[in-house]
Amino acid sequence: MIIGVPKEIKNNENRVALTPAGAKELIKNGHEVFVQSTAGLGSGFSDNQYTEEGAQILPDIESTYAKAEMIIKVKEPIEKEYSLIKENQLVFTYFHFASYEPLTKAMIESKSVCLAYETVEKPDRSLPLLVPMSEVAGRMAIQEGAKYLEKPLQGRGILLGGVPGVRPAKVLVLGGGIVGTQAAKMAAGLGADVTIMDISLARLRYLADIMPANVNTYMSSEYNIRELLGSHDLIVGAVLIPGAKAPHLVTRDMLKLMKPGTVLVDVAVDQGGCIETCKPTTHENPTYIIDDILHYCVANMPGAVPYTSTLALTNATLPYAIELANKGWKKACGENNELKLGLNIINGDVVYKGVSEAFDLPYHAVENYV
Ligand SMILES: NC(=O)C1=CN([C@@H]2O[C@H](COP(=O)(O)OP(=O)(O)OC[C@H]3O[C@@H](n4cnc5c(N)ncnc54)[C@H](O)[C@@H]3O)[C@@H](O)[C@H]2O)C=CC1
Ligand SMILES: CC(=O)C(=O)O
Ligand SMILES: [Mg+2]
Repeated sequence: MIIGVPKEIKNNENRVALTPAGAKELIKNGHEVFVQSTAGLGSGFSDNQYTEEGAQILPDIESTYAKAEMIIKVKEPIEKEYSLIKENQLVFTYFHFASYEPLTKAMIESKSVCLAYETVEKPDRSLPLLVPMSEVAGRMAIQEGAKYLEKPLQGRGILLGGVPGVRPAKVLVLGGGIVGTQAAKMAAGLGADVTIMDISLARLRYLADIMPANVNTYMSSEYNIRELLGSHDLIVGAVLIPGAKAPHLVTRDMLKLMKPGTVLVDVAVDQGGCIETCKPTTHENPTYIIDDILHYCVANMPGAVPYTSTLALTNATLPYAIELANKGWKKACGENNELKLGLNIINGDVVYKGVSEAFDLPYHAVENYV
């Protein structure tokens, strides 16, 4: 198969979907790999490192899309890329369709095959291609939150861990999955007073067992969230309904319950956000203020730490990419249910329920295609 690796063009997106080591593995399996010039640079990989492993370099994004049967990338295609995607081309990347209708419509029109990293799912319901980036984003949420709590950056001016004789800051984490767990662990490590909420009692039991003493668990409900908002300094949004739009757990009217300078980090922004006043921001311009509450809603947080994120992501994606290249998407998805669940749009038909429901589009059972 001919595989294309474009350079990411989202704001400050420095990850790349394939490392030179990954290119080597695909080529060993008999495939041709074409990498757009400088695609790896932001993650520390030169064009030469790819060509030494047998990959070929293409000069621009147009030729990379034009050449490839399978595109492997990181972020959802952005507007400039829509017209480059061709009928029957397999696109393997994050899409987060349910949060953005124009992308969904454009990919339907392209008649390509869209296999979304974020909905590839294992039998235990874990999301193997989302987990590594959720680990990064969960950890980063606290780093960023701590920074924006500083007064010159318009936060409350409170140190997460406090100091002897002064109480630590309070951190509230909404959602106790991968992002939430990593965020809670980091905040606890810095000495904050942490509460983590989830709707799954089983998950809260697990977290109560493994978390340090400065992390408390609390059942997620509107009543309980309202109760805590006024006493917390940093609030991290970390809920997910796989493939669907995130529910708004913090609504606009709740902002007035919070102290001025409270920082909201809505990691779930890529699925629409679990804080109603959240709208996607970029690393260049990551925050805005509404009613004295600072919002941080960067939709590609891991893009800022590409030396960690590219390796973490490609460790997880490469085995699936090899399977897709070796068998073609139809056979690979027919034989591997994890990959089948990643299919969101096939030749113009929406085959993922959460996406069809988000925009009231006709739903087609994926079984009809593989
Ligand atoms: N902004 C960024 O750069 C990044 C964003 N993400 C996003 O972060 C979000 C979370 O991802 P993961 O932690 O991997 O998901 P996950 O599936 O591991 O965890 C989600 C948790 O939310 C809980 N939940 C669902 N409804 C809830 C409710 N009403 N109240 C409280 N908890 C609720 C679930 O029970 C689950 O434990 C996703 O939208 C993901 O795409 C992930 C990586 C990077
Ligand atoms: C998961 C995701 O949206 C990201 O890593 O950017
Ligand atoms: Mg994202």
